[in-house]
Amino acid sequence: MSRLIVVSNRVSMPSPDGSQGGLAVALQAALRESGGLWFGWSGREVEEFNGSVSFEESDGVRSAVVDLEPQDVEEYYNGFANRTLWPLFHYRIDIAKYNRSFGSGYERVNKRFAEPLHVMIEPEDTIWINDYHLIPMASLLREHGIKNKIGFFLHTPWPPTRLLVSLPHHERLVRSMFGYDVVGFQTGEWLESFRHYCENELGGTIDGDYITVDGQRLRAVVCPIGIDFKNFIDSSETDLAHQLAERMRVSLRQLTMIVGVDRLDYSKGLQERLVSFEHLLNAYPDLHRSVVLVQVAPPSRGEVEQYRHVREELNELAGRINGMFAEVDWTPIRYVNRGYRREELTALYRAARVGLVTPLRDGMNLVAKEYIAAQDPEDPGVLVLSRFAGAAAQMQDALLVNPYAPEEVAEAIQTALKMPLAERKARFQTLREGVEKEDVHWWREKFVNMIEETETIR
Ligand SMILES: O=P(O)(O)OC[C@H]1O[C@H](O[C@H]2O[C@H](CO)[C@@H](O)[C@H](O)[C@H]2O)[C@H](O)[C@@H](O)[C@@H]1O
Ligand SMILES: O=c1ccn([C@@H]2O[C@H](COP(=O)(O)OP(=O)(O)O)[C@@H](O)[C@H]2O)c(=O)[nH]1
Repeated sequence: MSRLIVVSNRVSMPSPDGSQGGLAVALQAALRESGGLWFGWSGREVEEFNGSVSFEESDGVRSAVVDLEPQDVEEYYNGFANRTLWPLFHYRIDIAKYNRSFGSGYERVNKRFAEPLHVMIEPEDTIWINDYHLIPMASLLREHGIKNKIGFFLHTPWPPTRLLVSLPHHERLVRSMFGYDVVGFQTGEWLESFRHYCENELGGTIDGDYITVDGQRLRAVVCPIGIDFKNFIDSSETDLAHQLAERMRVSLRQLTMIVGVDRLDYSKGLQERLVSFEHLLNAYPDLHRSVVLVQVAPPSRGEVEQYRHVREELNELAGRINGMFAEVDWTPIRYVNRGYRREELTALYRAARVGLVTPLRDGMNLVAKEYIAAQDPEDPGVLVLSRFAGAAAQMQDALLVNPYAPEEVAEAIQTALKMPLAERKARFQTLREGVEKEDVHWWREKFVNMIEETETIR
């Protein structure tokens, strides 16, 4: 087996509160198993970039990281990645911002990564680039003479062509992807959009998995990410998990819990979710003093204004709904603005009769899979899942909802709350089999095999 070099913007450094994004959790698990090297940003800012690479080893994973300057972080991460591409890739062209400095910062940082990276690559290495922060990486490595197989996996959705064309220089960005041998997407829907763009905007031709544009060919595939199922189950057996389970048991008493766990991001549909819960309380007064929504929402990307707005709106909304329905001995929404460790999340998920996962658009959504993995097989909860999450393609036995329709979501929650044990078990069984089988190791093996077996024409 050749050495694997994984590249992503963020190299997993657990945050002080112990929480981590889904991508970091998944790649860490993949690398722990295969050895190899993880390359990316250290997460640190330095006044002047001196080109040095720091090597670290943590939890069985070797990493090589570089620092960035404040201007890099502003233009590349907060700018082009999270003000331009993230909203666009989540179909939100209404809030996508572009200015030239973002584009040039994005190119500069990609070059900064490519410089030390190309020197580390040995002829037999397989290279795996991740996500929208690093789209041009393969073409930059090719400019340095790298001939190795290179795969790219996009963790977010790929937008429909009619939205993507609103991005200045969209052609240049997508053409740069033809430096890859394999490009992977979470679902068939995103893959279809990519193929459509290549055919219609770049004059590409399609032959099976292969897309050719101006003599350059790549293989475009679907390969949905999973969770580290076994490790997740093990986390539920730790002291931390047992302690929180006990705290929840005491604090819930007779209350039935509904849980949401999301980075505080407008794509997660948090405002719509709280409004749906408000509809539920209006429609079913008998639920007053008997249900509680626990919404965990650790702040994310706080330098970007849309993220600050969504935080303000949620504070306001949670306060208004609680103010309207609360009683001296009952608060309907427990809105928590901090992150929890995975061990603790297992306890929260298991304590909840309903897992509420209602993003407006999401590449995958690993929380949906974690919720299922954490359930008690003898008395499982019910997953209410947005049809617009990538996870919906694999999790058809969840109660699928349109997150923009609060009445529909409220009805689905009510159905979940009332669902007989036999139906809960039947749905859970199928969902759990899928989550266990198509886990993060399955995902890594499948994607790396595809990179390695794909015939290159370089
Ligand atoms: O690194 P951040 O800016 O703090 O953001 C965290 C990650 O968010 C996004 O996650 C995506 O990947 C998940 C795993 O494939 C997927 O389940 C989810 O639907 C996506 O939104 C982002 O794409 C990552 O690059 C970030 O690290
Ligand atoms: O307080 C928190 C909230 C979230 N997460 C983890 O963050 C990941 C979120 O991944 P997902 O794919 O759902 O969405 P993303 O944040 O990557 O868009 C999941 O593994 C969660 O367990 C966490 O560790 N602590």
